[in-house]
Amino acid sequence: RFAISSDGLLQIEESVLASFIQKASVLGVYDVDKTPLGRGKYATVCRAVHKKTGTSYAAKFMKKRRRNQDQMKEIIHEIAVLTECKMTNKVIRLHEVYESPTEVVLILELAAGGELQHILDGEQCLGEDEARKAMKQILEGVAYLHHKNIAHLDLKPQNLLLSTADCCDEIKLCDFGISKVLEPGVTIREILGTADYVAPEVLNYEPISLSTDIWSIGVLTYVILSGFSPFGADDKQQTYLNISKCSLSFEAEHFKDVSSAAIDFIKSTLIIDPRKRPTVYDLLNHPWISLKINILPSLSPLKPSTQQSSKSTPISQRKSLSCIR
Ligand SMILES: Cc1cnc(Nc2ccc(CC#N)cc2)nc1Nc1cc(C2CC2)[nH]n1
Repeated sequence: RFAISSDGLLQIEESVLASFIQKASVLGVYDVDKTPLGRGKYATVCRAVHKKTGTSYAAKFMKKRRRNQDQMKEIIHEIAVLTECKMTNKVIRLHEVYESPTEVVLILELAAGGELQHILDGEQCLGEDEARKAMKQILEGVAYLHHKNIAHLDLKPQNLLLSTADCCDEIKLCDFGISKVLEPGVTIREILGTADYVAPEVLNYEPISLSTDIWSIGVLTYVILSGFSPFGADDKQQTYLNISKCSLSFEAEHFKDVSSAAIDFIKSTLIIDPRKRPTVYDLLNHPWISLKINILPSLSPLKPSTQQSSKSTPISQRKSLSCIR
């Protein structure tokens, strides 16, 4: 549907783009909160209430020019990626687009629960059941992107939003500001992403791929299960060194309640050679994620002869022992 530029950005024809953009001014249609919800690198996000319907959204204000450079290509790319992802509920939905002389405003679905990072602040981590439930949804969202050859390239707890505070029942991906469409045969190398989550190939300025997201998924899983960052250090240079050496350890005190299946899941993704990492589909089939727990086979008195096939209780329906350990 959209053309792809040589640097992996989706392009929308001017006339088609014009059909996306509302004529009115965003402030005429929405009441926008003064205090922002958060700031991306080059955007400010505020809660915005539609005046007529009272429905709440998140308004993302994006400068058309940053450091005296035109950003319309990047903004159009983000609109196009969000449009490509409108059929999945694992990605924050784009509702409308407004334009002023200096800004483009994306009216996005509001995830009232805020960032997953918020739960992790103060060294909290998720119990293993909550972590598995969260990771399964994140993998489903990333699988949707990878199926379209879109690499997110900035997967981290700040870009994972919860519909309800302190609850991992509904998690959505957001912020496609540095995502790329990776066409077969087209090589893209760009230094991007957030220090703790960035893959070795990015640091070595080698080609990036969908596997670059798999590395970040491994770091993310380590963080939400332990509350600690696997390669984190006091300064970025040391963090980068830890990443390129893949110096990885699972300290007993941080992982004492974590299953070996979960640790195997993490280890399988944190591999230096991107070609040796599993795909997102492999990860969805990993025993830790697709865990079929055989509750003790219930001996049904009605059928003394045959062992009732113990239906495994879907994770999502099992009461999690504790949302926050
Ligand atoms: C309650 C809330 C609290 N904090 C943030 N922080 C945040 C996270 C990522 C980005 C980076 C981006 N994009 C900007 C702000 N977003 C919230 N809800 C959102 C935020 C959104 C859309 C994604 C903006 N919907 N619901």
